[in-house]
Amino acid sequence: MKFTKGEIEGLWVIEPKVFGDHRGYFMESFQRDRFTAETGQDIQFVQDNESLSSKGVLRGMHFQKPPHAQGKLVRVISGAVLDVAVDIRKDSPTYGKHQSILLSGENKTQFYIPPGFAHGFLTLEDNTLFSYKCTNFYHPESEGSLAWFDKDLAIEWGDIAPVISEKDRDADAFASFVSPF
Ligand SMILES: Cc1cn([C@H]2C[C@H](O)[C@@H](COP(=O)(O)OP(=O)(O)O[C@H]3O[C@H](C)C(=O)[C@H](O)[C@H]3O)O2)c(=O)[nH]c1=O
Repeated sequence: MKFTKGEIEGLWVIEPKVFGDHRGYFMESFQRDRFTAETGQDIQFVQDNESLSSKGVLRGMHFQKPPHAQGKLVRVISGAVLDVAVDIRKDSPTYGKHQSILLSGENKTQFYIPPGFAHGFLTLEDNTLFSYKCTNFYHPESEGSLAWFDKDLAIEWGDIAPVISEKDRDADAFASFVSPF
C-alpha cells in the first residue's frame, strides 16, 4: 500500500498492493494502522457509501458543513471516474484550487479527501461502482454544493453535458460562496 501526498495539503493518493493469481486478485482496501501511520492522523470512518452510475454522470461538488463535515476515502470498484476535490478552507493558501485524479477499477487508486473540501466526480464508463468511507454521518441539513461548471473553480471536465441531479443543477456559484470552513 503506497501513500503519496496529494497536490493540495491534506489530500492523499493511496495505491493498494494487489495480489494477482490464477483465480483473480486480492487486496486490502483499507488498513487502519497503515492509514494512521502514513497520514499521521487517527482517522475514524463511521459510514460507508456506494453509488452506481452510467457514463457521463456528474455527482458534485458536495460537502457537509461543520460540525458534520466529512473526510472521504474514495475509490472505484469497477468503471472509471475523474474525481475532483476543491479546497474550500477559507484560510488555505490553495483556497478554491483543486486536484483531479483518475480513479478506476483497473488502477484501484484511492483518494483521501479531508473535511474542508468539496468533492465530486464524473463517470467515464457505464456501470461505474463508486465506494467510499466517511468520517462523519450523513446530515442532509448540513449539505452544501458548489457548481461543477463554475468558471472560477475552472475544473476541466472535458466537453460534456453530464447527467446531474436537480440539487446539482441549482448549486452555488463560487464567487458568492461564504465558506463555513
Ligand atoms: C450522500 C447520501 C445520500 N443519501 C440519500 C439521499 C438521497 O435520497 C439519495 C441520493 O443522494 P445524493 O443525490 O445526494 O447522492 P450523490 O449525488 O451521490 O451525493 C454524493 O455525491 C458526492 C460525490 C459526495 O461526495 C457526497 O458523498 C454525496 O453528496 O441518497 C443517504 O441516505 N445518505 C448519504 O450519505
